[in-house]
Amino acid sequence: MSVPELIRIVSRDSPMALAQVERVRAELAVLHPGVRTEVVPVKTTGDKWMGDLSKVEGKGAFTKEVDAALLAGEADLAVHCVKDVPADRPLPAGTVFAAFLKRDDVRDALVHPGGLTLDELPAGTRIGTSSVRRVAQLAATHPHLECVPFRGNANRRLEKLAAGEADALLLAVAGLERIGRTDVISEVLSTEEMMPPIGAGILALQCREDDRALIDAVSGLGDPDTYREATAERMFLHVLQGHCNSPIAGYARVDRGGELSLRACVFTPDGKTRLNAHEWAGRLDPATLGTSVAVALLRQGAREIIDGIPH
Ligand SMILES: NCc1[nH]cc(CCC(=O)O)c1CC(=O)O
Repeated sequence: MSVPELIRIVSRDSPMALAQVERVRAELAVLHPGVRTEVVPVKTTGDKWMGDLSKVEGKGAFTKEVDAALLAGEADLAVHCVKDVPADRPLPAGTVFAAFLKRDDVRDALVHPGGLTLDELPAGTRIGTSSVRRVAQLAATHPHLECVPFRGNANRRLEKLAAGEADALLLAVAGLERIGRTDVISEVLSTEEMMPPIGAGILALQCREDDRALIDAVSGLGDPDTYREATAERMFLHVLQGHCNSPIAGYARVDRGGELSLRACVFTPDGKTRLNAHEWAGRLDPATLGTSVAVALLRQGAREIIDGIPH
């Protein structure tokens, strides 16, 4: 196998994204000690626009410019949070996922400067989040709390919290680990309390599909269990055809015995209706499991809920 001499890695330029790139570089250095890497940072629409994401094509806002640089040959390898890669449509033509790195924590954390837990927060506490998934679940379990729109990369959100623009935040544990800020966590929420988004905690490596040498060189960074989980979760979302305002949550898990299961939910924005499904793959491949769970939710009325939400 001939490994390329230089691998140019493109990614968003947020501190979290650059930390992700450093993880990829470190893992590549172990696998291929001779290889040189270069970082090509780009700003995405999602980084520049601080308003409502549904106003700027919504999904793909964090990936479009990264994909463009890859396709234009300005870089060879893109690093994406799977969570930010649209699943309702195929990957941009001419690109493929070459590896899913070993999954990080899938859970969300509460960041409250006073160190309170979610259940201890007083009525009227302002939670900074623009995530329809988080808003719907909080409305169901903690209706006395108030969500206020909050955008920007995780470091920016922590700054805005410190400036008093909200009283507390919900952020992914994995993201806080990557930026080295787990010190701000006041409570890690269980997946029952706050079901994670599809693709949580997974980094994907994306290449041009004709770049065989590079695909071969980086595929060794892939984790087989994470591949199964990501495949089931993304097929679930593909069949469901949500939009960027759809409160959808779910995660697949390979248990110690190697069995894959997928649980998922669709909520109304007010959290009052929650559809649930949980299935084991058994002899089904991961993508078929994803389809089966999506069909189970569609039978319960997921289509009507999703289509009834303005977007
Ligand atoms: N939308 C931004 C984003 N994309 C991925 C993560 C977290 C890390 C991950 O799940 O890979 C975050 C931040 C957050 O939701 O707190």
